[in-house]
Amino acid sequence: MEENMQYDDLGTLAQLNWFPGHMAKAKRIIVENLKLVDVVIELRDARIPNSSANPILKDLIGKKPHLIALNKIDLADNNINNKWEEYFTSMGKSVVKINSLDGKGIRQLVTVADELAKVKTAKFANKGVKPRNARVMIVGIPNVGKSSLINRLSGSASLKTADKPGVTRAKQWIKIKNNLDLLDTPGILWPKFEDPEVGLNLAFTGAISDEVYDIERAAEILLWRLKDDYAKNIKERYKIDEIPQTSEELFTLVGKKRGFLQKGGIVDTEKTAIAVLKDFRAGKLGKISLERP
Ligand SMILES: Nc1nc2c(ncn2[C@@H]2O[C@H](COP(=O)(O)OP(=O)(O)OP(=O)(O)O)[C@@H](O)[C@H]2O)c(=O)[nH]1
Repeated sequence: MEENMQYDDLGTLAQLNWFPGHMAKAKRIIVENLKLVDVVIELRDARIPNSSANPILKDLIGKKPHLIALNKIDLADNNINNKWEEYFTSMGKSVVKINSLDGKGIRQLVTVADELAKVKTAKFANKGVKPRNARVMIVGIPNVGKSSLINRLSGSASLKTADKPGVTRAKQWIKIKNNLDLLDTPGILWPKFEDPEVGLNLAFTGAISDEVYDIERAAEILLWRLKDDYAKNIKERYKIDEIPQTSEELFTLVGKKRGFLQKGGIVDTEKTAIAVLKDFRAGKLGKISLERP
């Protein structure tokens, strides 16, 4: 495949997952829940902080305090995680790097959320009314780690129900600090899909279902892309001495090295693709960042 290879449908296919009906419903739910909270925690995938953003979240949130949590830092390049942190900070945004599985950064996340919530709690205090706890919600695109983070935060916390007038279902709030309650259901947002490059990043990281795009092509493109900055990782993982000249040769070689051969010695491209995507997503290819600020 050439440098400007055909990306065509991968981006479009991502859109299939989120036809307008789904998007309208997701938006409605988020808008409803946003009314109940004081602070929004937006989860992004540290490997793709740009591609894992939602295009209209900024408009939905308005002036509400908002913080970006770069999740899955364990799978991304440490140096680049730091660069993203500097970048967002330089843009005047609150940002925290976290790992929702082992809990790294979670304490800081709560501290920052608490700080941001003070704007609201201070208002109660100024009015002389008994302050209610500040309320927080988590939003993010599919598979970014929303449930994992909620589970982590609710680990030892207590669930409590708050009846809010005008809301059909009673909302469940998880007490994460004395003065901070977390909405137990996250807001699921659709990703950006106009840009084919974004579609690919979402496919690589598993944000869109493997059913809706060509996994063989995606895996081939992924390997070809990684060979620029992460050739060493590919060579080590698949015991390859030299990166071949074309993406197709590289993909086939990986299949061969993994022993995915059909009768007649032909490489099983489906098995190869599944293995490559799995390796990447599980961190078996090392800590990899697909986007830089
Ligand atoms: N390595 C790593 N994996 C993570 C982390 N956070 C979540 N995951 C994994 O990412 C996958 C998706 O996590 P979920 O918590 O289900 O993500 P979600 O955003 O709730 O997903 P949807 O329900 O599809 O919207 C799971 O396999 C998690 O184990 C993290 O910080 N590091």
